[in-house]
Order: sequence, then C-alpha cells, then structure tokens
Amino acid sequence: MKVFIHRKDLRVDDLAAFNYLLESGTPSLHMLILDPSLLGHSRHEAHSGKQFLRYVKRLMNLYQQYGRTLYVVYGEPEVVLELLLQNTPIDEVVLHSDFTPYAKSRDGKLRDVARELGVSFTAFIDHTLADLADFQNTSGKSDPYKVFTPFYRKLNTYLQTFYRPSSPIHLSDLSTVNLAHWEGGHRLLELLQSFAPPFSLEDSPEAEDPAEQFDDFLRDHLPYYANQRDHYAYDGTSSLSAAINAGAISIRKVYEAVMDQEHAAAWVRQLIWRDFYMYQAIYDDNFFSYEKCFDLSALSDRHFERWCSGQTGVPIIDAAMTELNETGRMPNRLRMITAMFLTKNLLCPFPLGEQYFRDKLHDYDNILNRGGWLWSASLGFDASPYFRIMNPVTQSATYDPSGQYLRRWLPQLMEQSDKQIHLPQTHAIVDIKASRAAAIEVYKHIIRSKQIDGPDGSLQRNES
Ligand SMILES: Cc1cc2nc3c(=O)[nH]c(=O)nc-3n(C[C@H](O)[C@H](O)[C@H](O)COP(=O)(O)OP(=O)(O)OC[C@H]3O[C@@H](n4cnc5c(N)ncnc54)[C@H](O)[C@@H]3O)c2cc1C
Repeated sequence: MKVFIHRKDLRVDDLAAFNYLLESGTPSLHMLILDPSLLGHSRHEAHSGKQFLRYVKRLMNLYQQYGRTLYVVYGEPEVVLELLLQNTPIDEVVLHSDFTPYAKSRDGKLRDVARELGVSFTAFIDHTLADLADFQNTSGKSDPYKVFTPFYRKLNTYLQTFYRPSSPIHLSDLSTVNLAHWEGGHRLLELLQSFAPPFSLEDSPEAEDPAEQFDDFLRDHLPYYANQRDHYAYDGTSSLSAAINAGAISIRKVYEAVMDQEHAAAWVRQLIWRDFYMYQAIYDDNFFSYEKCFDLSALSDRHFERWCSGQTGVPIIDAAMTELNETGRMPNRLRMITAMFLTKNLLCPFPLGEQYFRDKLHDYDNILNRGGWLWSASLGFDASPYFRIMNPVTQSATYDPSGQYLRRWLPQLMEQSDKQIHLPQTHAIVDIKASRAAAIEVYKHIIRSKQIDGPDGSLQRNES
C-alpha cells in the first residue's frame, strides 16, 4: 500500500502523483494533513486560510462523490506520518513538493521519517506550468534567467516544443484504500481521531467550482483582458489565483484552454509571470533573503499603521486597503501601487508590507507575494527601477477615471467630482512629490549597499 498526501493540489484530476500511483498498480491511502504551521495561530480565520479550507471542503465532497475516502487530519506532518507508517504496511510515501524554505524543511523531515522506517519517498513537482528544471537544462544558459522578458520569450518557445500536456488520469481510475474495510483499519482510524482539526470543516462553505469560474472568464472577459485587466473598477480578470494556488484547478488545463488563441497572449503572459517567480524561488539563492542583502536602516515603520488601516489620506491607497481588509481581495495594479507607496513614499521596509499581505490576501502565496513585493520595492532580480515610482494620483485618474472604485470603497467621497476625487486629502500623511524625491535619494543608497551570497556562502559586495 502507498500513501498519497494532498497539499496545494486540491483536485482529483491531472496530478503527477496520480499517474505514478496508477502505474504502480498498488492501492493508495489518500490523506490531507492540515498543517498547524500554516493554519494555526488563527490563520484558518484569515482570508487565505478560509479560502484554503473552502477548497478542502470541495475536495472532500469530490472524494465522496466518486465513492472514495479522503482522510483529513490536523497535526505536525512528520508526527502524523510517523504514526501512520508505524501502524500500516505502507511501503511508499507519494506527494507533490514545493520550493519555499518551510516546504523544503517540512519535506526533509518527512523524508527522514520515511527513511528511518524503511519506507520509500517519492516527490513530484506539479504546480508549475512548465517543467522548470527541464526548461533550465534545455535553455542552453549556464546562468539562470534574472529578467522577465527574455525568460518569457524563451519559455513561450519551450512550451511550443516541449509542453507536457495534462493527464487524463482521474481519482476514479485509482484503487484507493478505505480503512473501514481494511484489516487493522479501525485501530488506525481511532489513532487518527486524535488529529481532528481544532475547527469545524463542516462550517466551512464549499468553494465554487473553479472550472465554472474559468468558463465564465473565457466567455465574458478573456477577449478584452489585455485592455481591461488594469481597469480595476471592473472585474475583468479571472479571479482564479486562489484556486490556482490551492491547486483546485490545474495550471496545465487553464493553459491548454487558451494556448491556441491569439487574443489570450496577455493572459498567458501572466501565467508565465507566475512560473517566473517560481523559477526565481528555485534558482536565485537570495530570493527568500533579499532583505538581508541591503542596508535598510534608513527605512522605518512610522506610517505603517496608517497604511494598513487605509488612513493615509491618499484615496486610491485608502480604497485599496479598505477592500483588502474587508474582503482579502485587491486587483494586481492596486497591489503594485500600494506596495510602491508603502516602500517608497512612506519609506517603510518591504517585509512589513509583505507580512501584512500574507495576513490579509485571500490568494496569499509565499512565492508570488514575495516576488510582487521585491518587484515593487526595487529590491530583487528584475525589480522595477528604483527611480520609477508610480504616482498614485495619476494611476487613479488613468485606470479609474470616473472614480467608481473610490466611491465603492470610500463612500464618504461620493459627492466629490470625478477630477477632485483622486487628489490627496488635506490630512494626507505625505506630500506625493516631496516623498517621491526623498525616496529616490534613499533608494539610491540602499541599492548601492547590496551584498549577495557568494559561492562559498559568504556575503559579497555586488559589483553589477
Ligand atoms: C505586491 C504584490 C503581491 C502579490 N501577492 C500575490 C499573492 O500572494 N498570491 C497571488 O496569487 N498573486 C499575488 N500577486 C500577483 C497578482 O496580483 C495576482 O496573482 C492577481 O491579482 C490575481 O488576480 P487574477 O486571478 O484575477 O489574475 P489574472 O489577471 O486573471 O491572471 C491569471 C493568473 O496569472 C497569475 N498572475 C497574474 N498576475 C501575476 C503576477 N503579477 N505575478 C505572478 N502571477 C500572476 C495568477 O496565478 C493569476 O490567477 C501579487 C502582486 C503584487 C504586486
């Protein structure tokens, strides 16, 4: 018997591990371990925790619909696995791995548990569009890509030649284990009861079907996506990020639905941004530690609270932060504008904003969030140049000319004229022009202070 552990792959089709399990011809026990490191400390009540649990609920229902059993437990993954391996004749652990420092350390512990008990351990990468290791090998480049545009061109070409299509294998093709019908299963079921989640999954509403959501997007919005995506008062984007991050919809399937459509190029480009950040997480040694490469001592948290609570006096910032706080949502352009405003105009260290988005975003993803913050703060690979700072007033007037979005989230501005509504209010905490000039000076010095990881692990001055 094998055990398959679900994590950010909350669906029942097109999973690398399912192909492997089918080929093995061996029955598998399917499990989902809700991890206290990711859902503890009330994180299950944060927007992203709630959203994840809605996809968990959907997965449980899908298993039920196909007459299969999914064991959902809550506990330290290595503790749960050890108990399981000690009490069942499991000969192999099968799962999909991830590239974050936490995921690597967690999987290292699981691998150790399996090794100590003489059980095989097999991990697949499943959540990227392209096989990024194969892409890197076939790219002919000795150094990894650091800049998005050449990466995008090369990956697009790679996908045309080497694309590995989605798999038709479905949960219903597999032979899965129901412990209630398995000798000795009752004892294990009793043991697993001690890992019941401290919150009720019954109360969690099931997430809507992402495939239906995607169909609506393809029909109503994709043809206009390139022109509409930044006009954030309209819902012109797919809103699929949370489903993609939880693996509730396959990244390959969404790509295949649009790959031959010329007018889908702008949307596919965004999917490739996602792969670009995943690629950086794998190949850039500093990806998770850029803040240590720079001297950020000139920055402070002076205005942080006002930014968090949407009380800066700059309407577009306050409206976007209000939407985030109330719903966990914020369109991409507003994420860039609010992140730049915090890091540049308010001179606040980017990790504070990154952490706040972690706590609030419904689609929070460690790698994509970090990538977005590094880009906005001009402090990573292929970051926005430090002197190009988005002007929140101009951005607001360009992408929401009638102020519709501002009136939705800041009803106190309802009566303002379409022109007036974008302007900073009298109590604004910074002057846009003066704070921009100050930021350019401060960031010039920060960028110069950069030190990177040397080949021997020591910090070295960056001469580039
Ligand atoms: C500061 C900052 C923080 C961010 N944090 C996150 C995060 O925690 N989780 C997250 O999923 N995205 C994050 N993003 C990226 C982006 O804002 C969201 O993916 C996007 O808003 C999701 O909306 P959508 O699903 O309608 O996307 P669409 O516009 O329909 O795009 C389709 C898919 O492409 C991917 N995508 C789109 N834009 C980007 C991008 N800029 N970078 C990487 N992938 C992209 C997403 O998977 C998205 O679902 C962040 C961006 C910034 C600037």
